[in-house]
Amino acid sequence: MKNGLEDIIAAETKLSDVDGAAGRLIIRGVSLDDLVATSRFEDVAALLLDGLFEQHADAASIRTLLGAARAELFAHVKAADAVLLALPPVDAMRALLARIGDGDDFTTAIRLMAAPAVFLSAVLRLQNGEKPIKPDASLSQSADILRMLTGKHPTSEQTAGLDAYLVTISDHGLNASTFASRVIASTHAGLTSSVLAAISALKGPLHGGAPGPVLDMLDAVGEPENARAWLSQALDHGERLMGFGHRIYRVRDPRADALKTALRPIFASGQADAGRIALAEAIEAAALALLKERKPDRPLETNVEYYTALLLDALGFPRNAFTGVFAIGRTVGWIAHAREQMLDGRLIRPQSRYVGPLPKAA
Ligand SMILES: CC(=O)SCCNC(=O)CCNC(=O)[C@H](O)C(C)(C)COP(=O)(O)OP(=O)(O)OC[C@H]1O[C@@H](n2cnc3c(N)ncnc32)[C@H](O)[C@@H]1OP(=O)(O)O
Ligand SMILES: O=C([O-])CC(=O)C(=O)O
Repeated sequence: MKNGLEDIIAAETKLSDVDGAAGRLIIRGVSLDDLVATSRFEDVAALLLDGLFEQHADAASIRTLLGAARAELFAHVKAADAVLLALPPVDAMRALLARIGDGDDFTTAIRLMAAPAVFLSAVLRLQNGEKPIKPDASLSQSADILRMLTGKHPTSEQTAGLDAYLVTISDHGLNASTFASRVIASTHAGLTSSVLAAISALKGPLHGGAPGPVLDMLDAVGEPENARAWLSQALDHGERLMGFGHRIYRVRDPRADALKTALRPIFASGQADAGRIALAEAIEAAALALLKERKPDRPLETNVEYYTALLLDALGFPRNAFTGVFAIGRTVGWIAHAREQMLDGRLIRPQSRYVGPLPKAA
């Protein structure tokens, strides 16, 4: 038995379907491509949370509620002391989030969705020696995140780029962090505990911690013509190429293409260095060719984290913040799964098979 629970169906969900063979992602009956083309973060939040709380909230009310929650939560930034600020941004953000009281209600859900946006932006500025910027409750979540990060009003291309990212990564079946969220929810510990557990699972380099290292790889390769030699050496040293491979997808991760499309307007309008796309494409082609040669029996394709790195970098996020930005988008998915587990499920408690020594016979 492998200890990765592959092929085990551990939940029934109406939230999202990851079809690994077809390379297709459906979120609440809508294909990812349609969702990215038509939705902003608040739309996908309304879609995912629909029917899971007593209150019904459409995208417009979620936008208003998130704005008010961001403004209210800014007071917690004061708790960011030197010890907390010495932590990596995702850990500092998680520590601030732990100050939000537990609860299973819609108000807690809204606060949990607003909190990573406020805390991550504030932590990044404080770590950079800058004053945190107060939220603007009138803005959309994406526009306000970019404004709180840079101090400038984002362009429409930048806001659309961040919305596309947050929508793309909002939910993804029973991935490791979502499973963690459901396990905690099944004990009725509360939504804050679920989200904290999920962030803790997300930050690992095999899950949501990959895009920072993707950018390190791009920088280390430097020029397209170095790609094959650099990647070969990394594989010779037994390293995994970040941004490639997936537990479920056996073909290309559809989110990689969605993000590649989303980043084009930012680069095309001169708001980021277009040479980066050419370099990323050259490295991607070399990586896919090498992985095919070295693992001919295991399809290893580009995953969501590869173009995430390029997009978030172009939007001005430092690479040590990428996992935190992932958490901003995925929190709504974690909350939806936690609520679904609470409403339809029971305590999660699988079995283990004991393979250790037996007590000595008396
Ligand atoms: C949002 C997300 O979580 S997306 C994933 C982000 N993570 C990454 O990009 C990190 C790089 N990728 C990986 O480590 C893996 O592909 C994972 C963790 C995503 C999926 O792993 P699994 O489905 O468990 O694949 P598994 O670990 O069984 O690997 C199968 C084989 O392919 C190899 N392999 C898998 N991915 C890679 C990779 N990116 N680079 C090189 N080799 C790889 C493994 O070393 C293994 O080889 P072996 O059988 O000789 O030991
Ligand atoms: O589904 C997974 O295993 C990992 C992933 O891509 C995600 O959580 O977005």
